[in-house]
Amino acid sequence: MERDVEIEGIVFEAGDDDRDALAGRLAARERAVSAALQEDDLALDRSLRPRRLGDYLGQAKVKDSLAILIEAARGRGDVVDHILFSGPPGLGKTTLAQVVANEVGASIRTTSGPAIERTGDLAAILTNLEEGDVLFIDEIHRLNRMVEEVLYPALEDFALDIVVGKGPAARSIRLDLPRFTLIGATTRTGLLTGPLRDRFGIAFRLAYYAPEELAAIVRRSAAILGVEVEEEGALEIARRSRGTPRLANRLLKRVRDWAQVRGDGCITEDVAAQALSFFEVDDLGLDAVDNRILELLCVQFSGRPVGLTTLASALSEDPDSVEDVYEPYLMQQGLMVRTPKGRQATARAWEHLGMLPPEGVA
Ligand SMILES: Nc1ncnc2c1ncn2[C@@H]1O[C@H](COP(=O)(O)OP(=O)(O)OP(=O)(O)O)[C@@H](O)[C@H]1O
Ligand SMILES: [Mg+2]
Repeated sequence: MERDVEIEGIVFEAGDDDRDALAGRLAARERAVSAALQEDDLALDRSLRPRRLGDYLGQAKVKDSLAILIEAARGRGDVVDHILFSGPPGLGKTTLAQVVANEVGASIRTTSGPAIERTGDLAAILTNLEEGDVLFIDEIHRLNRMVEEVLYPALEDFALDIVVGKGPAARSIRLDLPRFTLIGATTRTGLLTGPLRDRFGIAFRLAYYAPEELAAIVRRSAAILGVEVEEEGALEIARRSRGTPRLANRLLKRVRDWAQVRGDGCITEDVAAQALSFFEVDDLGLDAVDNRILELLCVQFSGRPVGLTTLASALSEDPDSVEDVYEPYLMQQGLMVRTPKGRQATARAWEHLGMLPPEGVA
């Protein structure tokens, strides 16, 4: 039931959750082989997104812990503790939030940090919750301070403190809220304030998927899309998907198109490799921007450590997206390290570019 809320004479409309969340997401930059959500992923997301814990492949430890958490809450007849999911884009944070809601049979309300501009926006969302609901706040590190402070008592005591009136006549009243579960998602745990982080009962950090896990996801998606894929074909797509399910699904779609036009429709290892080279995804899953970063580090800066801002401006990118989007995978692949003096390419990066690493580079 959508209700509007009136505070200090201002009516706050119950927002369109999906649209708010989407607006927040689309505010993020995009690139061809980016793990960030792109518009054409949306329809695909809907059909391929796992709905139950059993369909969610990989992240075994996270799944096991969630299963216990859910089971225990169910046994006590209580709501699930507030949960924080963190990790790079496209690893399944939003999916897990929906899976948790499905598993406990709760409705989910979705919004995002940047979409909640005023405390009244949050008050409207909170007072519209029903007992046991899941409130999902994406990009929770982007909540503004004042909104965040309204959230604290809501999380701790399921209460909302509102100030009524102005000046000396102002007083605070406390409204009871239904018990709910907050699920927060963030690509940047480091940017979350301490008090907010402490109010989550449990926090999970999602790791990049192993190729075998991604291959299983590719096979599942191919089955849903009615695409024929060989074991080795799925693995080839998986290896080039930067450990990221969203990318694996997107590359599967591209390879399917290529296989349909240039082949007989079946995705073999060879077809996958040819199609992905055609789309300029190299054998490590690196795209043009990633390779440009490595080139800058090795060639332009002659292998010396480079500061984040220097690197970002050489790329004409903003430092945040270099740090969030590009670096995690390059580091995970052992192509780049962060030293106290700055970012530095590893021997593996030099070799990837077809060059001999200089002496002393590990
Ligand atoms: N474990 C998984 N098994 C199968 N498919 C998955 C899994 N995790 C994610 N996916 C697929 O990857 C897509 C992206 O996942 P999701 O939107 O949950 O990522 P996210 O972590 O929320 O990313 P962002 O940080 O950009 O919000 C989903 O649509 C889903 O189809
Ligand atoms: Mg998400």
